[in-house]
Amino acid sequence: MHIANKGVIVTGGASGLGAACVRLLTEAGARTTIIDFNTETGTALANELGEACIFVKTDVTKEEEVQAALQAAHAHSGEINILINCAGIGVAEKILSKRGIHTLASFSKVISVNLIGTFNVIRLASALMAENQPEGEDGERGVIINTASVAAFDGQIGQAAYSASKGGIVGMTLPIARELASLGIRVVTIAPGIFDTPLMAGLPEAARVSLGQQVPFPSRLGRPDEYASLAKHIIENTMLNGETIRLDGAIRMSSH
Ligand SMILES: CCCCCCCCCCCCCC(=O)CC(=O)SCCNC(=O)CCNC(=O)[C@H](O)C(C)(C)COP(=O)(O)OP(=O)(O)OC[C@H]1O[C@@H](n2cnc3c(N)ncnc32)[C@H](O)[C@@H]1OP(=O)(O)O
Ligand SMILES: NC(=O)C1=CN([C@@H]2O[C@H](COP(=O)(O)OP(=O)(O)OC[C@H]3O[C@@H](n4cnc5c(N)ncnc54)[C@H](O)[C@@H]3O)[C@@H](O)[C@H]2O)C=CC1
Repeated sequence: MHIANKGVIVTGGASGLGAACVRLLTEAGARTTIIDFNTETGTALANELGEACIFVKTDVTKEEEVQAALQAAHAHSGEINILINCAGIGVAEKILSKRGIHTLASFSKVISVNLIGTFNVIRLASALMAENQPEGEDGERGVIINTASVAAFDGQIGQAAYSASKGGIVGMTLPIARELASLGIRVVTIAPGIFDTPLMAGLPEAARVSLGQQVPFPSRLGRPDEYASLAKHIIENTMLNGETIRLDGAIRMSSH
């Protein structure tokens, strides 16, 4: 799919990987909508990028808020052609530790935002994509990109909730791609490794340094623009569909 003049929604687009996608795709001529619940950072980025980019304060777990945000995005760009799901949170909690037993609340919260939130936006955005005119020889109507994590495959100690949420995103990628294929809507998931974003800042510095050193090559944290670059390629390469792509410098995380 060509990007210029397309309607792009990025959840979690106010920070980190999502913000890099908003920047890159706006610069490529798309009309972008940032869906995020951080008003300060979302508004600042939309103002920086100008008229082609708007911010809508939204919690992806809330059906009505997502519906309202999609309507605003549709009004802003005329169509919804591309969705990038980046909204997500992390948690570090062991099942059993000196701190006690892993709470159900924290597990449920991570699943709610990362997995259910992603699904909530997919189901509502794909309904709008289905209304698009098919484009080009393939008759494409839309592209959905989700964000899992290497933790879906090599989760560390303390990542039961987070890995489960990301494993769920990996697991639903193919069935959703199969369902939406007849509409010409592609579904691809990126599983990033260790990227230098505010989310990772939640880990102790020693853990971040250790993780960066575990990356075989390049032995460093990834840059958000490198994630955005893959997302842009997925949008432009129609043969990519139904797959989860690791973007991780060949890291296979240690147990902790
Ligand atoms: C709402 C608050 C949020 C807090 C910040 C959350 C930030 C989360 C960021 C997530 C970013 C995700 C980015 C991404 O998608 C890519 C990644 O996943 S990067 C990997 C991120 N890694 C983690 O998130 C790890 C989370 N876990 C922890 O931080 C700690 O394990 C935890 C704080 C939960 C517990 O720490 P602590 O109680 O201090 O235990 P230890 O860490 O010291 O030890 C754990 C356990 O391991 C045993 N152990 C020691 N050495 C080894 C060894 N060589 N092999 C195996 N096991 C070892 C050690 O004995 C401990 O076992 P016990 O049973 O406790 O004795
Ligand atoms: N940074 C990394 O190393 C990796 C990150 N990821 C995933 O990439 C995605 C983006 O992460 P980062 O850019 O690193 O984090 P970030 O913390 O910089 O950005 C996440 C954004 O999501 C927003 N958000 C959180 N919950 C929300 C909700 N309920 N509704 C709407 N917006 C919400 C936050 O306000 C924030 O702006 C997340 O899903 C994360 O799990 C995956 C692998 C590695």
